[in-house]
Amino acid sequence: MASLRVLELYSGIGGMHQALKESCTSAEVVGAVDVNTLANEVYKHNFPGTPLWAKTIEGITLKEFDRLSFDMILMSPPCQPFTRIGLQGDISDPRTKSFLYILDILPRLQKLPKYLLLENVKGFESSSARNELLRTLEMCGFKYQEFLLSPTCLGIPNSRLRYFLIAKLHQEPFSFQVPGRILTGFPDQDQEDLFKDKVTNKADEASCSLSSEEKNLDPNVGPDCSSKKSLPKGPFLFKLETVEEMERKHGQDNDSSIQMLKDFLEDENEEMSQYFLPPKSLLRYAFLLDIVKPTCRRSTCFTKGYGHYVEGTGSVLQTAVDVQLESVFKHLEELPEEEKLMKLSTLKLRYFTPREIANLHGFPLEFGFPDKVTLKQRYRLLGNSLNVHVVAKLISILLG
Ligand SMILES: C[S@@+](CC[C@H](N)C(=O)[O-])C[C@H]1O[C@@H](n2cnc3c(N)ncnc32)[C@H](O)[C@@H]1O
Repeated sequence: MASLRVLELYSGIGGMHQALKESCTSAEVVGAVDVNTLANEVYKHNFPGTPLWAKTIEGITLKEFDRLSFDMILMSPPCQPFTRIGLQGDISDPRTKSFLYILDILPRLQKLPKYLLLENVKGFESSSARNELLRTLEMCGFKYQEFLLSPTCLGIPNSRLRYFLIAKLHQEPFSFQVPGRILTGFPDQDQEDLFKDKVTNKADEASCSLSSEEKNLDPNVGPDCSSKKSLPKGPFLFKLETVEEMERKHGQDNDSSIQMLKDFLEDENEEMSQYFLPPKSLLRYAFLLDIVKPTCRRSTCFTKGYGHYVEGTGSVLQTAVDVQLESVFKHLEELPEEEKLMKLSTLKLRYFTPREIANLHGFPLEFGFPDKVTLKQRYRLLGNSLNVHVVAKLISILLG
């Protein structure tokens, strides 16, 4: 097969490009487009041979798109208009303009692409933008399937529930295609369950090992980056956690189909001191932290505010593994500040490093950042990116 010509829109640091590489598809990214200067520098650092258009998508003309003569579009449009924590501007949000522009351009291209893959946050599936996308795809003759997937489906100890759509032009439907349904597992995972699910239409708990947290699609407690952190109901055990939450975490940590976090961690060394939580954060946010140990098989979604904002932006790592979390938090709130801090410090809590987050997101070791990109910027760019392994698998399924 001739090499596919791929257009990567909203390319960021190149998560889609990395996934394409991982899928071992014979393909070439003939154009990547993003307006973010810093993201573009990281992209160039890692994919120096790819033509990168540092401009807005809506600034690219139909003629210019036609000249690229691409066979495939990979794209992650901005998610803020669809996040449940945002104002949900949907198609009235100015940030959706470029996406609507793509939908307008698509049917007018000289040659339609054969394949399309889109990634977005959970919430996109109930937006008008998604309805517009489906309408355009149907009008152009695409067959498509939608998914809600998290890296936990692939045994990766990180929750990052995302909406995906794969589409192909003028071909037989996908063998696993379920009209009107969003799949919550990969097609090769537990087909029986998928089928049962299809027949009974018992929503959202299909095949793969989504954590129970992820199966719970209540908008306030979902694990995706867009979720609002609401206080749990019921009596707290310690650390504002209920029996139910503790049991859920325990269950996740005992699920041997998921790898342990330690497989994704860097060796502890002197440089790690910069990642330790400062006293102010410890005192202020200790009760809201999601604390994990290297032997845990879970972590919450790392968002762009990680390392900067504490609440709900991603798990932190307890490096003093022998210290009992329960004993540290017992009666903690009754102690004077100094003692409180002393007790909390025994846990040796630190942020995951950008490299560790990149590992959890499936970026290979050779993927890097130019030296001048600060720590805060690295967290921000990684928080905006995607899980490479999940997308690589979807590309293989799409082309399979
Ligand atoms: C969700 S991030 C995509 C991240 C990317 N997949 C990655 O792996 O890093 C969305 C990206 O869209 C870019 N963007 C937003 N609006 C844009 C527009 N109108 N034209 C071009 N790029 C845009 C942002 O700069 C951001 O990098």
